[in-house]
Amino acid sequence: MTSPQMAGKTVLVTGATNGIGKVAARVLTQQGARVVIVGRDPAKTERMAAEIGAARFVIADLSVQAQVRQAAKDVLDQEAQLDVLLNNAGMYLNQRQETPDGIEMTWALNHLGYFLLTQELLPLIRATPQARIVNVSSAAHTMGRIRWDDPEFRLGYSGWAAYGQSKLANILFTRELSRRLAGSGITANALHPGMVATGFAHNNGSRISRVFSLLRPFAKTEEQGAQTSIYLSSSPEVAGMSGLYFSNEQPIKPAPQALDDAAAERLWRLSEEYVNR
Ligand SMILES: NC(=O)c1ccc[n+]([C@@H]2O[C@H](COP(=O)([O-])OP(=O)(O)OC[C@H]3O[C@@H](n4cnc5c(N)ncnc54)[C@H](O)[C@@H]3O)[C@@H](O)[C@H]2O)c1
Repeated sequence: MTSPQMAGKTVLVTGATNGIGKVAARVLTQQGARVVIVGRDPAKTERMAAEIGAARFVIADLSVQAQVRQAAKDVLDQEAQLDVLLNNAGMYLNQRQETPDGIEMTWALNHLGYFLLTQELLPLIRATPQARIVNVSSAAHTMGRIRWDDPEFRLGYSGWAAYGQSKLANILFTRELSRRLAGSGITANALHPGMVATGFAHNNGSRISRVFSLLRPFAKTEEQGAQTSIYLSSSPEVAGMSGLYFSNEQPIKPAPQALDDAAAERLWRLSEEYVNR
């Protein structure tokens, strides 16, 4: 009998209590990985960890920097290796909100959450041969641009623009991370899961929510939507591939603004300022 594909590997999945992250965590567990999930709500996360068969769970609101650091510390203290970090937790917000750190929520969770968790876990990731970092972005990045002078939309908020910016940031972050990790054996890739019938932006009264409801019959199921995340986390086909953007298990070209290396470097420095305040 051959051993399961991910036997002996440790995987951390964020946003694993719902949607794409939940399916990815479940399938990677079935593939033999030791899966640790991160969730916000203690009772729900405990229940989902049991349902998924996860090895362990960590509680954190990933929009709050102290909680990201605490979650990473928990993983560094408890885990001997980290083969895959799947940054997946994200949301769309109709109205502008700020985190307890005083940072606009979409920027704080969708971008800085990925950035800071990855930074904090890098010592363990670096100690794990051939580790992979997988960042869930979106085709919504094509409509995004980085507001260098106002990334938190203090001058006027649009949920769609904030979401597009954050998903563009996911790809730029992945590019710069990949460049910085060159030669280490660690890979970093981003992906679009497709339009997926999850709880994402569901029934929140926004225009996007209404569009999502209309398109729901044409959307991917959660199982289909998790495929590219699972593929990048576990397939031998992508070993050594890095700095790329995938959709439907294929590398594809993102929008031109996501291929701007100067912007990727600038975003890195801006993000460092945010997490080192
Ligand atoms: N559903 C789609 O059509 C679609 C399309 C493109 C990209 N995406 C991306 O896929 C990813 C997963 O989305 P989904 O569709 O599964 O959505 P979902 O709403 O079903 O799941 C999102 C997960 O993130 C978690 N989360 C939200 N805020 C959090 C916080 N502050 N701290 C910790 N966890 C938090 C939620 O608890 C949930 O588990 C997101 O990054 C999203 O941007 C989704």
